[in-house]
Amino acid sequence: MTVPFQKYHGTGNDFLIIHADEHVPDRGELAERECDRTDGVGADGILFLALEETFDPPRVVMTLVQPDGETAPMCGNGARCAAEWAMDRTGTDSVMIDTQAGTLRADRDGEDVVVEMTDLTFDPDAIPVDADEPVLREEIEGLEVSVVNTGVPHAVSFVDDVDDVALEEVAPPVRHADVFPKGTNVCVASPDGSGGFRQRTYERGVEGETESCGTGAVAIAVTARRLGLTDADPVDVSPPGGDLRVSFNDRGRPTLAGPVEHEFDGEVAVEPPVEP
Ligand SMILES: N[C@@H](CCC[C@H](N)C(=O)O)C(=O)O
Repeated sequence: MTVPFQKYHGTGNDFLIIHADEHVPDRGELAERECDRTDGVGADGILFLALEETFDPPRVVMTLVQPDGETAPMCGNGARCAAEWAMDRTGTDSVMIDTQAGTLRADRDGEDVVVEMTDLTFDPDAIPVDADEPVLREEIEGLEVSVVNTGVPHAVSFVDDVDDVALEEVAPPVRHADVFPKGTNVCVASPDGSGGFRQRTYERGVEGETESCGTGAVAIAVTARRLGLTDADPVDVSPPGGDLRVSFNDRGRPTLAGPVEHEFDGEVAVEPPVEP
């Protein structure tokens, strides 16, 4: 049997979206198979979404299963895609998104979808990273990084030019370093000359570089502000797949803004339910 999916991307970070009510006996197996860019549909993950339309604004329960078959607690671009998917279905311009990292509000703003992100932290225990105090500009596996959790852990390294970094070589040792009990995503960032940054991210769970990473963009912006590298607000962050904007709202929480596109729809094969 097959189940339907919709394919969305946010600045190139792309996802299959499957309604959580669909019969999918093994979500991890499906993600490993269908996220493969050679033999499957190809994506950075599958978002399983449950839509609660009776609330005002509507609520979406979001679960991201990554290409390695594991679940991630939060995804900035995934949340923006989930919001667009839910707004398309409900005709609204605002939704609430329930993630394992907290509940987020998302709003349409012209061509962009803006998500108020979860609380961020530099606290080592909460990231988690094995350290006695916040890790700011310390060398881990040969890379000078700052470590922050923006819903998921990120090690951020500021460099002169992101294009000069051999990310597939330098990122894996940091991603798997013993000091990160749950692993980490690895971002490199270089100044764009206008208070913003260019971004490249090696993602845990994808185990490779992605076209964009929303929690990574927020990690770069908040770390740059903490290190005094920018006082811009908003902070423009440009991964290879497009342009994101990180702002800080009156509740002190970062917001992530950028475009989302619905690419196409399709169906994927799953094992049918076992007859009693
Ligand atoms: N692409 C995402 C982040 C997804 C989770 C990450 N790979 C992890 O395992 O922590 C984003 O846009 O934030």
